[in-house]
Parts: sequence; structure tokens; C-alpha cells
Amino acid sequence: MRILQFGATGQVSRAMIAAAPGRAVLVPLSRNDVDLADEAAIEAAIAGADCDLVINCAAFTLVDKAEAEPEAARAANALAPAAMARACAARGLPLIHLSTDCVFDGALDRAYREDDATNPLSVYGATKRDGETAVLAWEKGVVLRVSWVFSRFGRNFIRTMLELGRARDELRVVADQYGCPTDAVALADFILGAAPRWTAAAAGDPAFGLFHFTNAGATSRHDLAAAALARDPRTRARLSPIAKRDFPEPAARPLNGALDNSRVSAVFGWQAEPWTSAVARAADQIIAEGLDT
Ligand SMILES: NC(=O)C1=CN([C@@H]2O[C@H](COP(=O)(O)OP(=O)(O)OC[C@H]3O[C@@H](n4cnc5c(N)ncnc54)[C@H](OP(=O)(O)O)[C@@H]3O)[C@@H](O)[C@H]2O)C=CC1
Ligand SMILES: Cc1cn([C@H]2C[C@H](O)[C@@H](COP(=O)(O)OP(=O)(O)O[C@H]3O[C@@H](C)C(=O)[C@@H](O)[C@H]3O)O2)c(=O)[nH]c1=O
Repeated sequence: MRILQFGATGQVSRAMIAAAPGRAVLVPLSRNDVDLADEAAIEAAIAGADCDLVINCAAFTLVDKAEAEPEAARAANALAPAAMARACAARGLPLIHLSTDCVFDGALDRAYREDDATNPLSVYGATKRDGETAVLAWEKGVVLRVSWVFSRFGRNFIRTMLELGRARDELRVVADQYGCPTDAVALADFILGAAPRWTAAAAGDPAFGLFHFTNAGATSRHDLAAAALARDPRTRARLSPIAKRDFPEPAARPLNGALDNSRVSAVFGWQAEPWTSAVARAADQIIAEGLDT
């Protein structure tokens, strides 16, 4: 199994690279190899690759910065996956793409299912939604919507909370914003496990299409921060719950971004680990490897 991967330095990219040995030969492409703004380079990379499947782990993920740079966000999050889908379709290759809870407005009072209407509140969410549409136009396209990704690899909310927990006396964290944390290591494990099925399946197989993929259970940003800080004997910040309206940011986020994982369980038999144990493990790893404090 040979997998061409867009993205080499990001959180999910690095989780994939760490998990691949013995399961797949991964060929990661960094920004230096192919810039997502260069559609012709994307198409050429796929056209010339010796691979059975393509995965896109690269994206413009700076949610606030995307408000100020909508064209760059659109190029990376919408036009680049469209180019990948065209090139994969030309060769019959499955394309696995990652999307986000930010395609939703958060107004529902339950976890979102794949067929719920999207209504992004931000440039990031809108461009990711357009990327989904382009990938799903290819009948061997797969979109995995994930949310609140964490791991020992790179920047994420857990690492930020652990660093601020050591640096500050008080940490004010929003308690009315809900979502499902996603362990990048579990995501990498799932993708590598499902890859043989995607490469063998014919168009029309239920393994293709749109899936929500997170750890089990939803939580608030505040309770997620509390779970991370509880792992660190050196944390000193007092954690204070605040309302999202008291933490203004350039881009709006869905207040409810919880995703329902029933479909990925039904189609792939995937058993999601509760977010609590996965977050505790990742926090322990981040602490053991050293924090920027
Ligand atoms: N992180 C999260 O909480 C969530 C992430 N997702 C989605 O999951 C996927 C992976 O996210 P994650 O691993 O966290 O992202 P990261 O921000 O950790 O990594 C993004 C990657 O994209 C690359 N990249 C960005 N712009 C370009 C460009 N113009 N050309 C080439 N490469 C580029 C970056 O390269 P470089 O290092 O050179 O900048 C980096 O390798 C994305 O599709 C994201 O939208 C969905 C929900 C939540
Ligand atoms: C630093 C900090 C954050 N927060 C909360 C509020 C804020 O909305 C949220 C922002 O954290 P982050 O910047 O880590 O997260 P954010 O950029 O909103 O994360 C999103 O990233 C993109 C890529 C996605 O697709 C989403 O699923 C989601 O994971 O954390 C606090 O309440 N207090 C704080 O001191």
C-alpha cells in the first residue's frame, strides 16, 4: 500500500507519518514540494505518483487569520482539494480529505449528523465546506469531518492549555462552547486501517462519502482544559469558566460543534475511545516531552 500525502509538517500529517511504518509506505509532500496554491503542481504530483491512494492532510487551519486572508484560505481549503479530486478521478484513485465541525453554525441541540445542513460562520468553515463538496463530487472521494484535534504532535488546544496553565495565575476558558475532541493518533490509525478497503472498493461502496470521526463524547472547552491541566503536577493557574461572548475572536466558531459518529461505526465497525482517556494520554506525552514554558 503506497499513499501519497499532502502535508508533512502538520499535526495529522505527523501522526500519519509516525503510524505508517509496517502498515503503508507514505510519501508526504511538504509545502516546499507542492504549494496548495499551485493547482497545476497538485495535479502533476498526483498524475506522476506511484501510489494506491491519496490523502490530504494540508489546509489553511488558522481560523482567525482566514478572516483576513480569504483568498489564501480559499486556495488551500477549496481550490486545492478540487484539483486533487480532478487528478484522482483521472486515475481512479481514492482521495481521503479532512474537514471540520466549522461547516456547521452550531444552532442544533444535538450532535450533528452527516446529512445535517451546513451553514458555516467563518471564512475557514465556508472554504472547508467548498472543499468537501469538490472532493465528494469524485465518487471515490472520502471526507472525514473531525473537530478539536489534539495529539503530542504540534500545536493544539491541549498543548496551549498546558503551557498557559504553567505561565498564568488564572486561565479563563469558555464553558458554553461544545465539541468532540479528536485524537490525531486514532485518526491516523483509522485511516491506515481503512486504506486497503478504500483501494479495493468499487465506486458506490458505502466506504466512500462523508463521515464524522471524533473520539466518543462531547465536552466544553473549559472541561477539556480542566482534563488536561489535571494531568500536570506543575500547573498553577486557577481555571475560570467564562462565556464565549467574553472571549471575542475575529472568526465565529459553532457553539455546538459536536459530531455524531454513528455512520463511521456502522460502515467500518470503528469503536471510538472516550475523549477523556485519549486526552489524558496525550497530555501525559506532551508533558513528558517538554512544554514551551
Ligand atoms: N486542528 C484541528 O483542530 C482540526 C483540523 N481539521 C482539519 O484536519 C486537517 C489537518 O489539520 P492539522 O493537522 O491540525 O493542521 P495543521 O495546522 O497542524 O497543519 C496544516 C498543514 O497544512 C500545510 N499547509 C498549509 N498551507 C499550505 C500551503 N499553502 N501549501 C502546502 N501546505 C500547506 C502546513 O504546512 P506548513 O507547516 O508549511 O505551514 C501543515 O503541514 C485539515 O484539513 C484541517 O482543516 C479539522 C478540524 C479540527
Ligand atoms: C487560548 C484560549 C482559548 N480559549 C477557547 C476559546 C476559543 O474559541 C478556543 C480557541 O482555541 P484554538 O485556537 O485552539 O481553537 P480553534 O482555532 O477554534 O480550533 C479549531 O481549529 C480548526 C482548525 C477546526 O477545524 C476546529 O475543529 C477547531 O479545532 O479556545 C479560551 O476559552 N481561553 C483561552 O485562553
